[in-house]
Amino acid sequence: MVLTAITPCGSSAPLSREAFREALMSKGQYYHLHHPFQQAMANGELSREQLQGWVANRFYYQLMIPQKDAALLANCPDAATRRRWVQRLLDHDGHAGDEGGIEAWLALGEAVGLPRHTLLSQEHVLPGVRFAVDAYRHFVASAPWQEAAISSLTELFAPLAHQNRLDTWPQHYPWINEQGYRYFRKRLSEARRDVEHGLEIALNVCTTVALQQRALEILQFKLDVLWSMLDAMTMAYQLDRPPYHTVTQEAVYHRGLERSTY
Ligand SMILES: O=C(O)c1cc(C(=O)O)c2c(n1)C(=O)C(=O)c1cc(C(=O)O)[nH]c1-2
Repeated sequence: MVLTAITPCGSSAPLSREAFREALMSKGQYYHLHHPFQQAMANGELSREQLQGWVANRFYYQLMIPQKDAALLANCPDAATRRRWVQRLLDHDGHAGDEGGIEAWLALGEAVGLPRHTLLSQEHVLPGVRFAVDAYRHFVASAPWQEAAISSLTELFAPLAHQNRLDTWPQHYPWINEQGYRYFRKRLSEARRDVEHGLEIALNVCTTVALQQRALEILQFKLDVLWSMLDAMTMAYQLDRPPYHTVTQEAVYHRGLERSTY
């Protein structure tokens, strides 16, 4: 991929806004939509247990999204940005007239046969998934808010994934209750609005070659988070090699040390 524009005198210059936007978009080729687990999902090749495993593990991502957005808000001194970004918390946590994404994901859990308490207990969250999601949350909490915003830009490609599930699941998995599709429908419009804001920040702040390269590296980090989550699920649910499988069939792995016990 060409990262810099070569000026007539031969020195490298930052990409134009449009070329930088295209460089960000070209990262879509590494999106988790292309992971074999997600491809099997779209082809109707997952068993009920494998699909349940995905829903239960992805719930951890859903839980952490508002916490990482709250961390970004805490690090952002610009009220105008905070006023727009805070909508993301409301989208997931809900507010009057909107149940919120976490509640919609719990409905998805019930639609695939997982009771609320099973998702909330986090008992199915694999260590690899937990570590990947935590890496994202910790990055957002420790990075400058502009970089944290850039790390959300995988959402550029998320509507494709949501639409793909709406298009393929009803035919392949007719046993899923219709209530389960609320989350994906809701995110179609929310994600488009989010990326407009995220992109605006990236294009405004990444005005040097170094900053543009850094942004592309941050986006790759986030793609790695999403891909690694599915790698962990592949091991556990497709290859039948969950953690400690050589020792025990029991899910002995920890349930998250960061949860309050109070
Ligand atoms: O189902 C998906 O494929 C998918 C992917 C992503 C993503 O690309 O990070 C998000 C979501 N869904 C999603 O629903 C969501 O709310 C969301 C927020 C964010 C973020 O990084 O702030 N990513 C995503």
